[in-house]
Amino acid sequence: MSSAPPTFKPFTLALVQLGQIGADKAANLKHAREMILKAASDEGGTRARPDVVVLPEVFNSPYGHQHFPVYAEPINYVPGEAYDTAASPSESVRMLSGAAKEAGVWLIGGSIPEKDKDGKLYNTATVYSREGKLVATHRKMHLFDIDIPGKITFKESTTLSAGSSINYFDTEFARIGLGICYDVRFPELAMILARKGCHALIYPGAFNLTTGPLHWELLQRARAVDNQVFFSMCSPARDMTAGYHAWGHSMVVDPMARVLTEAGEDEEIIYAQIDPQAMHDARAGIPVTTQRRFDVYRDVAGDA
Ligand SMILES: NC(=O)CCC(=O)C(=O)O
Repeated sequence: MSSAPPTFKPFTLALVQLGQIGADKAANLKHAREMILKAASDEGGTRARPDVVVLPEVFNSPYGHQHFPVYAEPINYVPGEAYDTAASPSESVRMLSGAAKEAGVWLIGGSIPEKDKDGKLYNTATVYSREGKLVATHRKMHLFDIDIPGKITFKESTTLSAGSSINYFDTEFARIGLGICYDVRFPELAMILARKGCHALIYPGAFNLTTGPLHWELLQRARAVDNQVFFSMCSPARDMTAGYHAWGHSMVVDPMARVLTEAGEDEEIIYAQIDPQAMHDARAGIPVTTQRRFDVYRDVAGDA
């Protein structure tokens, strides 16, 4: 996409820190659907309906490389080509599309294990318009392969392949950039998205109990202040009976690196008002976006 971004207008963001993610995929989908509709309601007129609802990373399956081949679904989405969500081979896509339409919200449907036509597996986020149209996907670009002795060893690349495209989508109020969890550790991706005109970067995620306390907030605040954009990650709730213990603490950060809202560890829906003025003020006061020395260092935005 190379068009100009839409004018940045105020919007309300809801993060669903989903719990009850277990072995039963049908139950995971049912609960996720109920929580999307709950997040999108106005609670009897007590608050504004959100414009965007976000689910966490891998919401339809337990998180672990051994589970991905079992829970993977074909999506067969080709950007720019017509896609009939009602006829999607992915039951998760059919549910998410229907929920977005019923709720009348933009939906970043967390991520699911995806199986492509060649049998390769990806950790893939899907995005839906208020009409339930599939408008964007993002395949996790940096796989979560870490080994901290005595603490955590995780190797997504055992079963997953990495995506290779930069992805964002336009709404009537903002351009929103996509990443998934470990992608947050790579400032280049966030900078490219910001330089392509994204106003907010939203990454479904699932940090753990070793790196979560150290880096979850730090990295989001860093990406926000680096690029003077809103930055947000949505985690699953913590479940100490699961094979992977998610950190939780879904949050939204503003362009001055202020944490606007933060969840605890349990299932919870949190909301943030996104005010474009905060981005304009940050960029006017500290004009790093126009002070970069690309004459001295390589433009990381390149041609990506
Ligand atoms: N799901 C992930 O990519 C986890 C990333 C993570 O925990 C980290 O420390 O990075």
